[in-house]
Amino acid sequence: MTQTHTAPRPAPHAVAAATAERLTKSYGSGETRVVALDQVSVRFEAGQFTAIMGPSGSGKSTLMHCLAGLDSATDGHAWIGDTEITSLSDKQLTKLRRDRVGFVFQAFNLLPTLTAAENITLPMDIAGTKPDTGWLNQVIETVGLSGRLKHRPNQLSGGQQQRVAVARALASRPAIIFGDEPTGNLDSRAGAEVLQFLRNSVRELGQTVVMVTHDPMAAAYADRVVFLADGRIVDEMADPTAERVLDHMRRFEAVGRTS
Ligand SMILES: Nc1ncnc2c1ncn2[C@@H]1O[C@H](COP(=O)(O)OP(=O)(O)OP(=O)(O)O)[C@@H](O)[C@H]1O
Repeated sequence: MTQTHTAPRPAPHAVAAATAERLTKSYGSGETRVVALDQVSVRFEAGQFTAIMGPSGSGKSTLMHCLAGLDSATDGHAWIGDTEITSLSDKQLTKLRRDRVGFVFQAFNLLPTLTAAENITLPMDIAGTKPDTGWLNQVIETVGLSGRLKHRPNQLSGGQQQRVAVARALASRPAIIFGDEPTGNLDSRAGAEVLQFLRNSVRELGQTVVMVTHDPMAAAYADRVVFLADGRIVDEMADPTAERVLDHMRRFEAVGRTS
């Protein structure tokens, strides 16, 4: 989006689904202090699929956790939509996570005694909110689970279980879904299924997804890749392909070795 210098600039958090502004997170103190996030400023636009990549220990999970209200930042600000989450109490954060954020983790975290359908609506049942039936049907259709709704998790493949987890994250129509290595436990075919579904949820349902991944093939499903190193955003790429992401990572590692 281009802007003239005379146009009033919207507040940086006004339109983005999630925003970080000089977000800093450090662990420990003195000689053992680790700066996991070093003044990170980044926006995740609504209706986009973004992948966060970077070497192990670069701060990917920390950034996701601080943006999603799962962990508190040491300094700086984070917003979900126009809500500044860095100033919320624990109780307010719990409500915000419940009402406005969806999560998909590497472990599927399904309840074994519940059917797929019951797992999908569980967060809303706990919150005492009624699912929008039209939306729910659309989600279930997009995930391709219509014939599996009465199955329990142990009657489903890993890929199907993760698709149930993605449907669960989508069911309440959250403002944003955060995924932490959502395909980390899946073989490449099942991983591709889940990624295609996340892709469809952005394209067809207008969802916003931010996903941490190590895998260039997974990142290629995103609209944009943000690269982290040593707790800082060092680069980003629009419309990634696996080859370009891999090439970028190789070049980056080569620079890291010679600097
Ligand atoms: N609870 C903690 N206590 C101390 N240091 C931590 C803690 N959590 C993370 N760190 C440190 O913060 C830095 C960033 O960790 P983070 O888990 O965000 O990286 P990552 O890029 O997600 O790594 P990976 O790809 O290996 O999961 C690392 O140096 C890590 O050791």
